Amino acid sequence: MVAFPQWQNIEHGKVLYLEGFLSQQEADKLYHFMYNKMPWRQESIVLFGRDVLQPRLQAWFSEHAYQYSGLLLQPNPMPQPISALKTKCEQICGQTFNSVLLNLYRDGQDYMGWHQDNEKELGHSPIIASISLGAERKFTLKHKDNKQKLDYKLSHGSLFVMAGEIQHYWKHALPKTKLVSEPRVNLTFRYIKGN
Ligand SMILES: O=C(O)CCC(=O)C(=O)O
Ligand SMILES: [Fe+2]
Repeated sequence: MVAFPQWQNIEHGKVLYLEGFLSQQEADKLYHFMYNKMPWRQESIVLFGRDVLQPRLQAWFSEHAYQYSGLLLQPNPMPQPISALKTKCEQICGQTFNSVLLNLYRDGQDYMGWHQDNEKELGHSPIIASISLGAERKFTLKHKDNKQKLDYKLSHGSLFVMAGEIQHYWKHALPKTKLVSEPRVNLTFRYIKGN
């Protein structure tokens, strides 16, 4: 456990990257649990009036329903291993989370395009805690005004946190890559305000 996490201040926000947040053994165990036991679904979103399958699989646990990229995700409680991980993230972030979005990138062809996590249910300056398991992938932040880019390699068992005003000023993405053929599981813990 890290006593004093080292936040990095960036223009209009701050990030925290903790490699080895989970031990190798914890990360391996959680990866297998997530990969095999989650109700993964390939959701589609409406793009220019047409249903388009998203380039990754997803699952969702929350106390609340959540609108995400035009999808309405229904409430359902977190399984115990995820809830235990949530507690670990809360200790580092100094706030509680009540929801988690899960992403499964089957290989380097699966990706997440440029977006901001700025749904109004997340509040003004949300803290979003992201756990990576499996294949290492590049995660990129791009400033909306000056186009500055920051790249992070998110390794197996790492924690990456976005905080402050990042979701207003920056977009983020997990780009496609030909270099990766193994799956990556990602969990992003969020706090969703109820209605
Ligand atoms: O897979 C990742 O690291 C990013 C996920 C993400 O940005 C999201 O779920 O909103
Ligand atoms: Fe995101």
